[in-house]
Amino acid sequence: MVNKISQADKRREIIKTFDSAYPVSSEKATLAIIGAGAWGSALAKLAGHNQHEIHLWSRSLNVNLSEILQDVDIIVSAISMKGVNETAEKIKKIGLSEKVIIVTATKGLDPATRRTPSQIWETNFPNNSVVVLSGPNLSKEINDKLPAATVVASKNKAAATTVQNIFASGLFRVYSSPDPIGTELGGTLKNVIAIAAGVCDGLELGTNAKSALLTRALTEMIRVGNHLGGQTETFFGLSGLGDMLATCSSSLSRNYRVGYGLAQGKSLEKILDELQGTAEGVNTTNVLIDLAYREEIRVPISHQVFLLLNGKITPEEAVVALMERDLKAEFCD
Ligand SMILES: NC(=O)C1=CN([C@@H]2O[C@H](COP(=O)(O)OP(=O)(O)OC[C@H]3O[C@@H](n4cnc5c(N)ncnc54)[C@H](O)[C@@H]3O)[C@@H](O)[C@H]2O)C=CC1
Ligand SMILES: O=C(CO)COP(=O)(O)O
Repeated sequence: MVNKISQADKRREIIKTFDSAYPVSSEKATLAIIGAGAWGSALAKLAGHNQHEIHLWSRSLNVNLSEILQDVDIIVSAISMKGVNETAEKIKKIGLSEKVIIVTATKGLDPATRRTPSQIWETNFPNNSVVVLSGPNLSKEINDKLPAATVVASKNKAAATTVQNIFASGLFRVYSSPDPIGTELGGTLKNVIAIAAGVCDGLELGTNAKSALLTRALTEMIRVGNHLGGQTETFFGLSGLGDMLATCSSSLSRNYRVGYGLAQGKSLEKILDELQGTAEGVNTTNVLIDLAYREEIRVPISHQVFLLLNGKITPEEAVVALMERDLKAEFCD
């Protein structure tokens, strides 16, 4: 009898291989992971896989923050945007050695100041190295031990290399970059586009429409990113195009599910109620449109997402508005 290997068996074999994947570096560090939601927990697993000492902290865990910060080498912040300011200030009050590297994995923009998370950490800790970690990293797939890649970016090359070695394994391939702001904005801006992609799929507009949407969205992300200091090539990398492809094509993405739900006629309130975890794209859209208005940056797709999220238009009207814009050259300023 032919011994048939099922797809499920094959998948289990692959997962076993990655599960025993080696850490890239034998150096061990002590990490405080701040935020024990979906992403913080997945990052704790990745660092735990490489046998680092991990202290997980969140508002709801009964853990003393100042105690765990005593002897850490690295802080990894994986809290939602709405908690970043408050948490950075809390840690500032506790006090932090200048040797500690701060890694930020949040994808969002602060409504009050329109700053990125890394800018908030840098303002509070001007003498510490800040590293942005961002890429196509849906936490459910990471938890399922499927292979993934990410980017760590910092103005301080040595700090980026340290963080690269801490997280890298055969399970998680980590690239470094000298462009923290571009890396961070790729992950942040694509959340707005993931909402639009969810609408596109929810309305069953087809493959041509989705391809046009994502390609034009990348141009829009680069326009905003360049304006805010990010480098164009970063947006063609894992943290830009890579994360856009992941989030805009997977129902694992909360932002995609927001758009999909809106296309099905659900209210935003109901969608967010049903959604487990944070869909940062909702807040990011509002902050981005405020920023784009003040600084005169053209963001036609994000603008339609803004109108839709704020109940000013229907999903169908958003599509018509995008299709009926003035004709122009594909590449212009
Ligand atoms: N889940 C994912 O696949 C990925 C998420 N991210 C980003 O990571 C961030 C967190 O996402 P998730 O873990 O998925 O969200 P989540 O909703 O599962 O967890 C959010 C965490 O932030 C904490 N938090 C919220 N407000 C706070 C406050 N005021 N003070 C202190 N802590 C507060 C919560 O207690 C919780 O630990 C978001 O910016 C998200 O865009 C990035 C990559 C992947
Ligand atoms: O950023 C993510 C994957 O890289 C997670 O996307 P969502 O926040 O839309 O779930």
